[in-house]
Amino acid sequence: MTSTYADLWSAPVVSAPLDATVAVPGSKSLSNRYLALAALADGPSTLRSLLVSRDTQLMAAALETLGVDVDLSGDAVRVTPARLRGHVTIDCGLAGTVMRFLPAIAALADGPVHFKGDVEALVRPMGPLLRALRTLGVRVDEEGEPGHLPFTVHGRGSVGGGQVDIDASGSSQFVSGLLLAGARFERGLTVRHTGRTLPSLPHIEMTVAVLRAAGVVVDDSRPEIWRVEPGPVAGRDVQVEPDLSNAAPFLCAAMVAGGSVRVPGWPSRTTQPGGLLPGILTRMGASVALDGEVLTVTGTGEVRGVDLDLKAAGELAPTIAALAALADSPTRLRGIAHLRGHETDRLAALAAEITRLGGQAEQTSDGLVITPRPLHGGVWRTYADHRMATAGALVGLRVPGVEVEDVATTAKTLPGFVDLWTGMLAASDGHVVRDGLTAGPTA
Ligand SMILES: O=C(O)C1=C[C@@H](OP(=O)(O)O)[C@@H](O)[C@H](O)C1
Ligand SMILES: C=C(OP(=O)(O)O)C(=O)O
Repeated sequence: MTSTYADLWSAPVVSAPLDATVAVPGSKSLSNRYLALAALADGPSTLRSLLVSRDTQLMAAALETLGVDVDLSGDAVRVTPARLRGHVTIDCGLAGTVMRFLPAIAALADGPVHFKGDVEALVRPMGPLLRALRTLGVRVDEEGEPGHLPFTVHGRGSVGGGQVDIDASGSSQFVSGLLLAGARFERGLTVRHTGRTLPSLPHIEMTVAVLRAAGVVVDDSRPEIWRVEPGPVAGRDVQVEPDLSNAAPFLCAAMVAGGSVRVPGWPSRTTQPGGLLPGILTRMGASVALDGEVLTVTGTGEVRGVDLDLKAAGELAPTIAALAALADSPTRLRGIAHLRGHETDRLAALAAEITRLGGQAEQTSDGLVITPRPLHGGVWRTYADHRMATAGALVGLRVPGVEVEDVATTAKTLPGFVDLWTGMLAASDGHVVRDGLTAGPTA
């Protein structure tokens, strides 16, 4: 990828309390579910406010490669399904949603589908999903380290389906990826989780909700067992919620700088794990108010440490860890051992970068203990991880001289990050900051 910024980005330091409204683009997780499911539907779909970022562009490109028409030219994205073709290669980049959601769909194609990805993607766990597909009678050839990209799924036009056990303790996306395709299997699909822990349950609930909204019958009444009945998937016209996890660094900025940050379009009910943010940030010292669809976080500059199980919302961990490094008491984050298989080993990365700036952060078996210390400037490495970059920006708000490496990696889910961030700092008069443009007073 080309970078629009120098390899080191000087994170701006905040000089006054914030007063900004930041409109964040659509949810990555919802966008890539809607895209994948639209490809399996019995008619066209219209997807409004779909996120346009590297992860969604990879998903759209992969579906087009499989023969689906994805028209990104209008205000809304139009997806027209087609018979899925094989003898193609899918580039997963570093997108978990592409590498985990598309193999079961590729099994419905009429020929082999080769999956490849970024060098960082080659260590992300895939084994349980590939084994589950084999249990369902799908041939999968592994071409690299067993249980990892690259591999080839040999589509045969149909999958019998039935029942499969899977250990999803490494990623909830294994379950989601099977369920998304399940209605198109001849006998549907029952998935049973067999591992000791199950991360990111809200993301599985999101999959179930998206399937049901498309007319698919799903039974999730038994813990850690999901049954998808065979049947048609309806083409739909949907509005994508804003990405609440991408809202997190902006909301946390109000806690670090003092003042208020508002995010419009906040849903009153959501399956996004970012829906847990109001509770988490309140515990860490923020005042949080939801007024209509505008979430406002107000801070004083003082942040409280917490003891927090983030199993349900692991993708919030880098942001919360950065906030914790600026707190006035220690923080313990638990339940996130699976973050070792994210874009990078996030537990190691966070511990290394906080320590590099003079902080104290230790890895535990399933998380981090962060003890606030006075921090100094320096390079904040990002390891191709968009959330490491936004975490570095948050630390840099308070600590002069933080240089975030490869901030362009934020393009994975939020290409406009730098403009939104600097816009938030500039817009202390209550203007909306959208994709870097100050769009006028909101009141
Ligand atoms: O299904 C999804 O859209 C996601 C599920 C989660 O994955 P894990 O369960 O692997 O953490 C989350 O961290 C990721 O950002 C998105
Ligand atoms: C873990 C994440 O991404 P992915 O969808 O690639 O797993 C994330 O966005 O924090």
